[in-house]
Amino acid sequence: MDMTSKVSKARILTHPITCSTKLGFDLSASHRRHLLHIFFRPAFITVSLTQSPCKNWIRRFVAMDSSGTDSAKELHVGLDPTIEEEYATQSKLLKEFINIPSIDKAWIFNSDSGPQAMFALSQANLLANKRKKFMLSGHISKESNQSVNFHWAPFPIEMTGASAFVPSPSGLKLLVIRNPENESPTKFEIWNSSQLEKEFHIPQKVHGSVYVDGWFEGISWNSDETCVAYVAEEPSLPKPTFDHLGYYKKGNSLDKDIGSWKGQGDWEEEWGEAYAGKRQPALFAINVDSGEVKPIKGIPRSISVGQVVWSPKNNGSAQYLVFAGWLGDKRKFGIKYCYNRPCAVYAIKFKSDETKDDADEFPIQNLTKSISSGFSPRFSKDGKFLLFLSAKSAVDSGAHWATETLHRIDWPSDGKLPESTSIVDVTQVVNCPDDGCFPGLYVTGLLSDPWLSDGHSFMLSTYWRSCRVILSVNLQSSEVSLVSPSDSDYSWSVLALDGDNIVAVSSSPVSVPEIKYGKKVLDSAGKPSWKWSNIQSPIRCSEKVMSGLSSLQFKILKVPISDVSEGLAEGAKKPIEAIYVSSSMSKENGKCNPLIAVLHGGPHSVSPCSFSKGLAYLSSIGYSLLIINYRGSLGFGEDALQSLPGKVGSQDVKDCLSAIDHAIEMGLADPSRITVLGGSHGGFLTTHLIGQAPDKFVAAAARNPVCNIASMVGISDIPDWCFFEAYGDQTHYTESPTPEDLSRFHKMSPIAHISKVKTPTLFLLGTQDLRVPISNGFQYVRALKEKGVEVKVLVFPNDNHPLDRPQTDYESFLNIAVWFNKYCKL
Ligand SMILES: CC(=O)N[C@@H](C)C(=O)N[C@@H](C)C(=O)O
Repeated sequence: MDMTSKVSKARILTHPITCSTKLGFDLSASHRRHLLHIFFRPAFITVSLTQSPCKNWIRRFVAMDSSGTDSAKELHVGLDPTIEEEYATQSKLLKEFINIPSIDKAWIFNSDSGPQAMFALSQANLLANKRKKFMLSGHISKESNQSVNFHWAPFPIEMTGASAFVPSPSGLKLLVIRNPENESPTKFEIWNSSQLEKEFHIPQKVHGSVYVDGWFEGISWNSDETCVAYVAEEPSLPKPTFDHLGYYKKGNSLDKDIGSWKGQGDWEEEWGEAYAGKRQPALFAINVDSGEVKPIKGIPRSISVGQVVWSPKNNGSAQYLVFAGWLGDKRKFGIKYCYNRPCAVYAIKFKSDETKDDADEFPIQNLTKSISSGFSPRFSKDGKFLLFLSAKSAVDSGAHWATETLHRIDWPSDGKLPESTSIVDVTQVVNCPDDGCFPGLYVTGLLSDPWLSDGHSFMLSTYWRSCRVILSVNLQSSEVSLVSPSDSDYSWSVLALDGDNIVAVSSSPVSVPEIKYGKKVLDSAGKPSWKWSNIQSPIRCSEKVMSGLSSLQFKILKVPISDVSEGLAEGAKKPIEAIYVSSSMSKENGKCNPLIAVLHGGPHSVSPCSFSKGLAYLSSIGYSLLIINYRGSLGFGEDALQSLPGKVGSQDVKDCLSAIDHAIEMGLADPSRITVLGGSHGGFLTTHLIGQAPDKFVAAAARNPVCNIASMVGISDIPDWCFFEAYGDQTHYTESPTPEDLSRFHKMSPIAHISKVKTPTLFLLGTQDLRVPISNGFQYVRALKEKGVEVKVLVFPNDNHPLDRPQTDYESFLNIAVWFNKYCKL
C-alpha cells in the first residue's frame, strides 16, 4: 500500500489556513496539533479515534477532503464503515459488562434491631474516567428456618470524593477522609449515626494526602475512640527560591510568593510504579475532638511507614503504635506487586501529651529483627498476641512474590517490651503440597478485625491453586482449616465477620460476584464448620449480560508438564492448571469457538477462577478462554514457584504451549483459530509465543509487554527483577550490567525471536508506565513494522502499568475484541 502520496496530500491540508477554509469552520490550536499529530505519525497503522477528543471533527474533515473521494480509507485516520459498525455493536455490549459494580469492602455493625451490614461498592464512570463509589446497607435477619436474609436499603448512597471510610471499633462513629486533588488541605470528617459531628481541614504544611493504597495504608482508631493514627505523605521539603531576577533567596519557604519562583531542589527516590510524585509515607495521629494533628516523632526518614495499629491499652501501661516499615535508605526499588522488599514490624511509644520535645533517644523498636520481612500487624482481641505476615521467602530468594508465612509475638501484659522479641511461626512455607492439601499462604492483606470469638482463631483469604479460598488459622495450635466450601471451583473472599459468621463474596469466570453468608455450626465433636447461604444480590446485571453469561461454563484442567527433568524439585514436576471457559453451545455444530490463551503477569502472580468483566465479555461474544497458571504462579507451593526464575522465556513458554496443545488434544480448541492475550510478564509470554510458535496463533494482543529485558533493565523501577528472573538468584544484581548480563537478557527476551514473528499483534501501551517503560513495547512494534508484520498500537497517555482506568480498560477490551474478530472471522 502506498502511504507516501496519501500522507503528503494530508500534509498540504494541515496548513491551518487551508484547513479552516476547506472545512468551513475554525480549528482550535489543540485540534490543529491533534491533526498534525495524526498525519505525522506514519509509524502508526491505525489511530484510535475513540480516544480522540475531536473524533467528530476528524470525521467531518475526512468526509470533506478536497479530492471528493472517501479519504477515510486513504488517510488511514478514519475507520472503514464495516469496522465502525463493529465498534458500535461491540461497544454496546462491552459497556454493559464494564458497568457491573464491584463489591470492595464490607463492615458489620450491631444495632438494637440486630446486625447491619454496610458494603462499599464501585462502578466505572466512563465519562469522568474514574470509579464511582457508593455505599449500600442491609439489615441481616436470621430466619427461624436457619436461612439468612439481607434487607437492603432501597438505594445506595454515592460516596464519590471520599478516599477512605473507617468505622470506629464501637461502630458509633465513622471517619471519612477526603484527599485533595491539588494542593488543598486533606479533609477529615467524623460522622455519627445521624449527622456530621466534626470536620477538620489539614493543610499541606502539616501533611499531604493520606495513604489509601492498600500497601502503606493504615488508618486506625484507638480503643477509646479519641484519636486516629494514620499514614500520610510528609509535608513538602523546602525548595530553593529565586527572585524575579533569578537571584537565589536565602531562607527557603514553603509558601508561594508573587515575584519569586521555586527551583526543583534535590531529587528524592520514590517507590516506583504507582507512587510517582508521592512523598515519603510518615506517621500522624489526629485528636478527633480538637482536630489537633501530631506527627509521630522518632522514626528515621530512612523508614517508610505503613499499616499502623494501636497496641492494647492496659491499665497504666505504655501504649504503642505498631506499624510496618520498609527501608529505603540506599535505593528504593518499585514496591507495587513486590513483596521482596525487606520490611519489619516496629513499635513506638505513643505519648498523648508531648509538652516538650522529648522523643526518646531510640524510641523505635524493631520487633521482627530475626526475619527479613514483617507486615500487616494485628493484635488479638485479648491483647495477648501480635500476629503478622511475612514474605521472607520472597525477600530471601529475590522472587517478587512467593509463599508467605504467619507469625506471632507474645505481647507483654505490662506493656514493657523486651530487648529482643521471640517470634513463633504459625504457618510454614509448603514446598510440594500433597494433592488437595494446603499449598501455603498467598495473602494480599488481612481484615482490620479478623478474629473469631475464641480470640485466637482468625479468618483470611488466600490463593489455593487456581482458586481464592477462605481459611481459618488457629494462632495457638497452628491449625489451618478450609472455611469456604471444599467442593467449590469458585473464588471466595472474606469481607467481614458477624461474630463467628462470615460475610463473603464469591464469583467465577462465568458468574458475577455474589454475597454469601457463612453461618458457623459445630459438629458432634465440637469442631466448627460454616454453612453457606446465598444472599439476594445487590448487583443487578442487564439482561444482555445475564443472557451472555447464561450459556457459559468453565472447568479447571490439569495439564501435565512437558519437561520432567532430573534437576527439577518434586513440586515442580506436578501438573499445572488452566481454566477453560466456553459456551455450552460451542460444540453443538461440531466446531470449536476460537480460543484466547490468557496469560497473567508477574510472573509470580495467578489468574484466579473469578469474575473478570473484560474476559467475561470476550467469552460472551463467542471466544473460549484458556487461562493458564504456568509454573511460577502463586498458590501451587514454593517448589513450582521457584522453578521458573532463571528459565523465563523457556519453561513458562513450554507450559503455555503444553496447555494449549492439551486443549487441542481434548477437542476443546480449533488449532486454526487460536489467539493469545497477556500483560506485562503475560505480554512477555505473548510476544515469546508468537516468536517461538509462529504458526500457532492467528492474532495476539499485548498490554505493556516486557519485550526486551536488556533495555528494560536500565529504566524500569525493578531492575533487580530483570536479574532475578534471568539468572534465578540475587547474586548477579548490579546497577551497572555487564555486556554478558545484557547479552543474556537479550537472549531470554521476545525480541530475540522477532525474525520469526508473523502474527498480527495489537499493542496497548501506557505512557506513564514505570515498570515496563513504553519504549520496550515501541522497540518491538517498530521491529515488527520493519519486517512488515501487521500491528496496531493504542497508546494511553495518562496510564501507567495496569492500564485499568475506566476508559482505558473499556477501549482496550473493545479493540481486543475487534482485533481478534478480524482474524478469527467471528
Ligand atoms: C513484578 C512485576 O511487576 N512484574 C511485571 C513485569 C509484571 O508482570 N507485572 C504484573 C504484576 C502485572 O500483571 O502487571
